[in-house]
Amino acid sequence: MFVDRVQIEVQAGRGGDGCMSFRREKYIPRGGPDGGDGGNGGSIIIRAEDGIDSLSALVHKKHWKARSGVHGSGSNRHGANADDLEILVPPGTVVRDDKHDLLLKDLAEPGDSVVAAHGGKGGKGNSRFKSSTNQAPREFTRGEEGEQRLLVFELKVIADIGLLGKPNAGKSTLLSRVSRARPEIADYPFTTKKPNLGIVQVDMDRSFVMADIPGLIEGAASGAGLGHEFLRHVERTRVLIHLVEPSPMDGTDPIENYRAIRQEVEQHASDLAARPEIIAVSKAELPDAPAVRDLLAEETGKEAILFSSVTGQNLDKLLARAFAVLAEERE
Ligand SMILES: Nc1nc2c(ncn2[C@@H]2O[C@H](COP(=O)(O)OP(=O)(O)OP(=O)(O)O)[C@@H](O)[C@H]2O)c(=O)[nH]1
Ligand SMILES: [Mg+2]
Repeated sequence: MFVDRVQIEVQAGRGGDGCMSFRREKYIPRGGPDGGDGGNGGSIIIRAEDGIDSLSALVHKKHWKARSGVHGSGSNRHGANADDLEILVPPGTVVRDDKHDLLLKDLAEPGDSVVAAHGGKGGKGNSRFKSSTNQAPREFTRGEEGEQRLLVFELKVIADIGLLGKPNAGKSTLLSRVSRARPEIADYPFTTKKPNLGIVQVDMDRSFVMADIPGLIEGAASGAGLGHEFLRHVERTRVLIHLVEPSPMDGTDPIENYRAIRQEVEQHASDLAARPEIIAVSKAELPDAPAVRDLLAEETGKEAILFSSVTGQNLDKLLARAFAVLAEERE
């Protein structure tokens, strides 16, 4: 199961209480104050670690609680601080506070971490309240509560090549044709709801990871059709292949469709629009396909590659181009 969004509740540890105590010494009738401070509660830390590749381990544990600090005690003994609790996630995980819709951190690289909930501070023992006017304070403070948060982890797919396009453009079919991935394929829109990854072997020593991403529609950048969710996967790809279907079943114009998707990409995130894009017209054996290719080339000033996942036409060319652009990007 590919899990890319998980919600959990975290509770940092409470601080230990300060202690109220007096030293029992014969020659000081009431003794001196000697209550120690409490230890700090453990914090909750989220850390990205290499080798962890999905959030599925978190699906079964929804509540995480760090330990409390130890209470202070007599003879000025400081209570021990509790250990922090670490939750490990894959690199590429975005951590948000769900209640306040707040971005805590984008843990893009292995080793990146964030304190998601701070442990409570330990309380003060009564020895801290001693003053010139009060030599035997009975005052002390309790440990603070640890922070509590509702977190959402979202994993962005990391792939070399991302397939971009309207629903039904033929993205999943392409991925299944050039890799061993077996995404669902059907002649209706929004067949793909989760990204699928496949390894494409161009030849003996050239390969890359391709991501089939759910289809985008107009308004995606403002959330339509789960647009935010889908666009966030595209963000983590280095090169885009923009698939344009030559004769959409819904009667829409292919060039308009191309423009609409570009517009969504541009509205979503500034650097996404600057990502290299290979323009490809799918379903090459359909009668309108060559004309659509020419119109797209005219529209964009770039070559549009006409290919078919059914007949295999120009698949080699598309993959070779993808690899070449990728190699340039990697430099
Ligand atoms: N004639 C022809 N049909 C194709 C080709 N590639 C895909 N199709 C058909 O187009 C339809 C949609 O294909 P998918 O691969 O599911 O399209 P998608 O872009 O993944 O669609 P969503 O997941 O809904 O976004 C299916 O009926 C495919 O069989 C092609 O090269 N030629
Ligand atoms: Mg699909």
